[in-house]
Amino acid sequence: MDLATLKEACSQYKKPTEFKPSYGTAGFRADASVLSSTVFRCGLLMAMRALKTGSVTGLVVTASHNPVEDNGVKLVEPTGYMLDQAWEVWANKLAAADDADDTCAVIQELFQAEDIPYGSGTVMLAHDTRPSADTLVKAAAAGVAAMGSLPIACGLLTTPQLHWMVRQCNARLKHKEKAYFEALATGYARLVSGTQALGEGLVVDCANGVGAAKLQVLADRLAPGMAAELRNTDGAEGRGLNESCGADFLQKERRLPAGFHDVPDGARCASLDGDADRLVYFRRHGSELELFDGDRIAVLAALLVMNILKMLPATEQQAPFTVGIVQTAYANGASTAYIKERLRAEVRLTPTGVKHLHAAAEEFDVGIYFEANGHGTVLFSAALVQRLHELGDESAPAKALLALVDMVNQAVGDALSGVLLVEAALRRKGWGLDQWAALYTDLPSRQLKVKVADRSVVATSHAETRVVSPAGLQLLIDDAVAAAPQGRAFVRPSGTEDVVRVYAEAASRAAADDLARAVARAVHATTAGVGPPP
Ligand SMILES: CC(=O)N[C@H]1[C@@H](OP(=O)(O)O)O[C@H](CO)[C@@H](O)[C@@H]1O
Ligand SMILES: [Mg+2]
Repeated sequence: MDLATLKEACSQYKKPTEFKPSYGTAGFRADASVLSSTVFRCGLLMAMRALKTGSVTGLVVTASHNPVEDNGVKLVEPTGYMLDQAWEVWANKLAAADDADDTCAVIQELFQAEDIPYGSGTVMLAHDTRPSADTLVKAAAAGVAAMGSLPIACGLLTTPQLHWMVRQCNARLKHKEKAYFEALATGYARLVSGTQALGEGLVVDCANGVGAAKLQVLADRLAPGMAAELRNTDGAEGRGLNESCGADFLQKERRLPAGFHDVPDGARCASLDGDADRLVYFRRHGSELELFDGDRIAVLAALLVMNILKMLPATEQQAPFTVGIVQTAYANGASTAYIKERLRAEVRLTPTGVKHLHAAAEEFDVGIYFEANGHGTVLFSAALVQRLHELGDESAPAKALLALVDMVNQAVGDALSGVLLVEAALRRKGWGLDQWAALYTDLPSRQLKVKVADRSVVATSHAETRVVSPAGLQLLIDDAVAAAPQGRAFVRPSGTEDVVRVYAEAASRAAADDLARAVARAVHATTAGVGPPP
């Protein structure tokens, strides 16, 4: 690392004076026009993370489900997971530095504090379909290069693809995009071999994002075994990205996506988000949407895995393998009750954000984590995988579970591998959507957003289920909840949008809507709401 070169590069990426970047639920996000300095500095950071760990790291330029004008960065650990939470402090410090001198001072502080060896690391870079990608990927590459490290531009990829590639690369395994499709497709083929194809094809809303092109490759590989018709696949120049479509739109608005009002009633449909790390299923009843959200996908995955695990030969020396399902407070209460009472599996609750769910899921031999919005995956412990290899080809259940390990992205939630997971689970059970829907009935729920002067004044505890500040807000929420049959509600500041989020559920649709509105009004009144009260 040459200090003069570094300083010169830093001086090219000045932070706009008014811009106060903050590492949120999944990295930095903002209007693309202010982000160059942040992304450049994330390039610096991930080069240092590569040096610290002696491994390859990654960076994806994406703002996921946000509107097309936004952009952002997701930062990838050598394991393929999200950036180590202890380093988020450094990400914030670097992003906040005013000028080149400040930036270099933070870099030197980080080198000392973390005892980072000097040298040259490697950072893999990817981006989604946003028109601002070019400029921002260049900024990221400039950051990596300014540290004397090597940026590898991997081009247009889904977020989970890059996570997977980084993980495989560090494990010295095949890690090109081709290998990704190979792993998913062959895993799926092994898992469904001997089962009947599902009656009708799947129709997928691709949110006009990067998932469209990538899922097409996968579907072509699997044809005719898996028939999929892709819609909302435009995406050129970011056209239509997440606009009235995509997993986030469906889950938050509870409406059919654009371009789906003519699919046959009841047809099996799925929806990805803009960077294809979220997945929900749905079907149309007239103009109404029936949603199969992340909670329901988690339940289906648990049923699949638990069924196969039960068939493994028992060993005297070994305790049974543990299965845990990790949710957030956004999980529908009916799904949690089903998992506890019917599946008799352990449920863990964590704050919002995959980084929290992922860490909790790692504590089980099979850790199934899904956010209600469809972001999640299934993790398998090294001990379980080793046992499966020992059992080898002789054991059909071991073979099936090993196929799952290959097919289900072990780095991060992945809508493409998620589609295969759901399709395989339904096929192995011989189920259609009716049987899946009949497992339990969702409690009616409603989510609202409240714009406030400063969302950071809202602080929470108990996995975001209680408000600590502003004073008095929790009491108002408690009163509103007490008045609603089977009511439950909570609020938290979003980490990806400039809003406070409200969640409410209750015994009836009207009661859930009323509760959400009452809580939104309480937020608006106690937190300097912007505009008229909700
Ligand atoms: C209620 C909700 O869906 N929140 C989402 C959203 O975070 P917020 O901090 O709520 O804006 O985006 C995150 C990143 O995709 C995702 O992990 C999270 O679940
Ligand atoms: Mg996403």
